[in-house]
Amino acid sequence: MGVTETDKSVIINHESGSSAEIYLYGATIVSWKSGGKERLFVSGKAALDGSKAIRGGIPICFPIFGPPPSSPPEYASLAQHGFARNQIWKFEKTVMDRSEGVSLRFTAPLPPTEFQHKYKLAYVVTLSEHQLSTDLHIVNEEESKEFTFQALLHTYLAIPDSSKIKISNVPQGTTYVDKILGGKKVESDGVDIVIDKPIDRVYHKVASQEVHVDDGLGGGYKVRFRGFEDCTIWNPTEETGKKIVDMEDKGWEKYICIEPGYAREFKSLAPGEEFIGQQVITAL
Ligand SMILES: O=P(O)(O)OC[C@H]1O[C@@H](O)[C@H](O)[C@@H](O)[C@@H]1O
Repeated sequence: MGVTETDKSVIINHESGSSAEIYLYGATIVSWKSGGKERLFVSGKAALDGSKAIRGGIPICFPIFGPPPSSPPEYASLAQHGFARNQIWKFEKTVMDRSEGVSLRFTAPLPPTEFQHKYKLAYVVTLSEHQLSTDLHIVNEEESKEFTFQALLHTYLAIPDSSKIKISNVPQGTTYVDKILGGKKVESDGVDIVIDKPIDRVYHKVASQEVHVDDGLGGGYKVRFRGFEDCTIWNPTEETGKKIVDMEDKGWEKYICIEPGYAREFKSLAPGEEFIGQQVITAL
């Protein structure tokens, strides 16, 4: 059991044999091992030197998700998914180190100068035998102004073969924006989702607050979320995956992105108010 710091990451080893590695760059979790298996996909072509967001693991999207909105200007000029995944975070402390779980807290640095908003962004990562919990804490530190943001955990779950998986527990009637269909709004039919063509959907207010992935080979994941209301499901398949420069060959066969977040609308916090978005992934 223990917590080890290197110059670029913090590694957690839990007494059960599970482990996790969190890069300070983007506070991106690049590895989570449980039951002797790697549970997160990281592309073999991912840049791990801080030159660009890491293609895999769990990057953090903040203060926007997806392409920037057209206004206000300081949001309109942001890069896709915002800047938190490109910042160098600080490992603040070990919150807990017990057999029930090992929990670490990270804090983000100040925003880029063009983004003049006062907020505090922290991330608590907790590892136990079969679970990884990731909590994003956002506090509006403005004295009299509201702070609005989107936030999302861009989780690349490792799976043996994306063509064999089934994604379930998204209730029938949940609406989603289908980015493959140019942003068309669609209602979920509640039927299990399979990956036989590119999928890029932002589900809005998922009432079950839990999405299940059956890997078709006896394993899978439960992804539970609280605070976060939305969930993106993304896999480019070969059709668009081939065009992603830092995607390894056939990488799209080895992961499914299940991404809990506040991603359809902007969340607004009053001065002093805090938002907590939580993801709990159970490896089955
Ligand atoms: O290449 P990026 O910026 O990491 O984004 C990857 C994907 O992230 C997903 O969350 C989006 O829904 C996709 O549209 C996007 O292509």
